[in-house]
Amino acid sequence: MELKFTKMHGLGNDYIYINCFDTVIESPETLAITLSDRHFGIGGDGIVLIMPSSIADAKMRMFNLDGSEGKMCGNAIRCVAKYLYDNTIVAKEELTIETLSGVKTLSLYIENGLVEKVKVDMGKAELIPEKIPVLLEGESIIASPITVGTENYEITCVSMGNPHCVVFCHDVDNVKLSAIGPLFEHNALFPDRINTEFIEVVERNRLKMRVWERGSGETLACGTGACASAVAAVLNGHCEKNSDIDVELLGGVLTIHYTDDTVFMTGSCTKVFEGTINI
Ligand SMILES: N[C@@H](CCC[C@H](N)C(=O)O)C(=O)O
Repeated sequence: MELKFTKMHGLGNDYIYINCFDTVIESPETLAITLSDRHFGIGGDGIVLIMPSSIADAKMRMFNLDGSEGKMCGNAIRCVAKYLYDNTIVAKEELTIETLSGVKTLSLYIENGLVEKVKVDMGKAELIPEKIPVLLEGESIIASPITVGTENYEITCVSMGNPHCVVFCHDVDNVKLSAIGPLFEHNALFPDRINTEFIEVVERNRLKMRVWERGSGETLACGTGACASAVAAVLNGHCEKNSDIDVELLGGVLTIHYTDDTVFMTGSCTKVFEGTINI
């Protein structure tokens, strides 16, 4: 079967997008593994299916490099909005997309008729206290101590629809992510596995982040991870609520705005190429 695809990325977090308005993908888990391979496939951090929805303008499903399904993907949802608008499937500058973690509302920034940037209402952040005993002191959360491998870390766990473990550190460039990331991902504390963000506070309201994603390994950016990190930074007293927080990722900068009601994420979305592959 010939399959059409579009390769897109949000700050280098790259996925293979498949229009499923009139195509049915029988086994997206297997397809994600095959197509994402950077040597024997198209290459990407996973695949994203763009489909019809009965409750929103469209629906997305995303699958990591290892075939596991993510409930939400901040970088992919901006690219899905771009795909829908640029291909005149949804001709609206404010649109809704159904995900496994609910319906999200997105506002598009358009230049020369194409979407360049998107602001997403990511919904309310949830803390994950049932997994880790979290101590409260005023409005801040004192990060919880855990031992991973042979090292001790302080973590703050936040759900943005998918689970994140945020670790503050002093020199993020020198974190040995390929060694430490898998130890967090497969730690017994997280039976569903976890996305782990290592965060250096650059200055008030500016963070530097590297991420080890559940199911994909180190990626150049993670939208839900940037939101979770900004929330954790506010709760730990490093950043302020109700103001823009810039998160520097390997692939660029995301701007996060955390309020009592929701978390907003603003960032770019880019089409790289489209093609056809025999599967
Ligand atoms: N890259 C993403 C998150 C993708 C899903 C994640 N790996 C999971 O399994 O929860 C983002 O931009 O948010």
